[in-house]
Amino acid sequence: MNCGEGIDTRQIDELYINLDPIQAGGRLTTDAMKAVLAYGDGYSVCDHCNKPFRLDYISKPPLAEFHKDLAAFVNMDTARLVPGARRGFQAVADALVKPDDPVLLTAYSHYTEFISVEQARGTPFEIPADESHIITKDAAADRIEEVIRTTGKKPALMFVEQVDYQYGNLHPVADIIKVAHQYDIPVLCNGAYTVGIMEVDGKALGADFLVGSGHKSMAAPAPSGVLATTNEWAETVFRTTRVKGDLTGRTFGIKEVEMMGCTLMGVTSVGMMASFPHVKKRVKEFDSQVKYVNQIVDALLSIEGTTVQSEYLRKHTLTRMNTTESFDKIAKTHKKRGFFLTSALKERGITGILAGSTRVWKFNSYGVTEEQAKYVADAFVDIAKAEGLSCSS
Ligand SMILES: Cc1ncc(COP(=O)(O)O)c(C=O)c1O
Repeated sequence: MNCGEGIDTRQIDELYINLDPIQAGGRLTTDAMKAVLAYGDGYSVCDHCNKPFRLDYISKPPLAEFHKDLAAFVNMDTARLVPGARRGFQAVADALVKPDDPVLLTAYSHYTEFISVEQARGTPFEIPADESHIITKDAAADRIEEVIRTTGKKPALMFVEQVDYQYGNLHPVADIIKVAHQYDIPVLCNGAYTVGIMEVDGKALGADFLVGSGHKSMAAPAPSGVLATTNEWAETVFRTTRVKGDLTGRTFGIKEVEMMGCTLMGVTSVGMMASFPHVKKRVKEFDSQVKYVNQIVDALLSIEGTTVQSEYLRKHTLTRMNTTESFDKIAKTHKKRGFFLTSALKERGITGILAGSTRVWKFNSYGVTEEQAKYVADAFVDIAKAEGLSCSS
């Protein structure tokens, strides 16, 4: 079908280099855009549903195959599409957590992870980060011991973020999971910032559950995501219906309870599927992205007074800077006040950093080309020099 030909979202990105911290990995590919147009009708996918009646069995468009490919992509046994990473958290918490069960999260867990625990009526306990903003296996072990000692219960579940949203740091998830497994605690690895961005091997991490976000990191329309698990847990989290209607005696067979029967219909599933070949390719090129972000950070660090709050060298493109002692000093007397930096960036075709930020701010350079990385790095130094800040580069 020719729908969508000539529409290229890259054109938008060509006008501006977008450093938005949370959007970078979610921008649609041209193929996803075309799929969105072609499958815009709500039931465009469900129209092809034939026995057995469930989304992950549909063979045209090839959703059944896509589910298998997704599981293989993250090296897990089975996967389901979900409407956002949060719905993956919700499904797992609902399946595993009973009222008043302790659940471990981390100091950097996303609010939706907390909400999933609250919805299941569990009690959240956070694993603190160390002074480098890393969640360590020792901190996890200490917290497990403390929770067991104080509540008298073993945590029903642990959430851990592979890369967190505050610092973009890569946490030693495999080590943390090893510790949790010594206590027989299942672990959900939140790959919202990794699945679709870099290669993720769920089995190597030891994850019982691995969750990704389509609109955050898989070039897919919102709301979309993936929940993958092992054979050991599949029956628990993907249990099918059992209860019968008391008047009609109706049952709903293979519909999955935690998935509310079926999940991503139409645009979201085909959009995600259309981007998938690109996503599979781009995860292999993540090293270049890491090189580019380090170039940009190095340029920023060459500006006197600037520090990076994320781990350095960078291992991920989402990065938190502190320019309180550089750009913010300029902001104090500049006629545009705190807006001078984002305004100067915009004049140079760079957007996405929160308007008015001059103290602590985040950017994500994921998706830039080599030339763009150099351009962004030079732009920061250029702005600093123009405002009289001294730079070592
Ligand atoms: C670390 C992290 N996990 C999960 C989520 C939620 O993802 P979704 O919007 O796919 O539900 C976010 C969203 O910002 C996030 O930053």
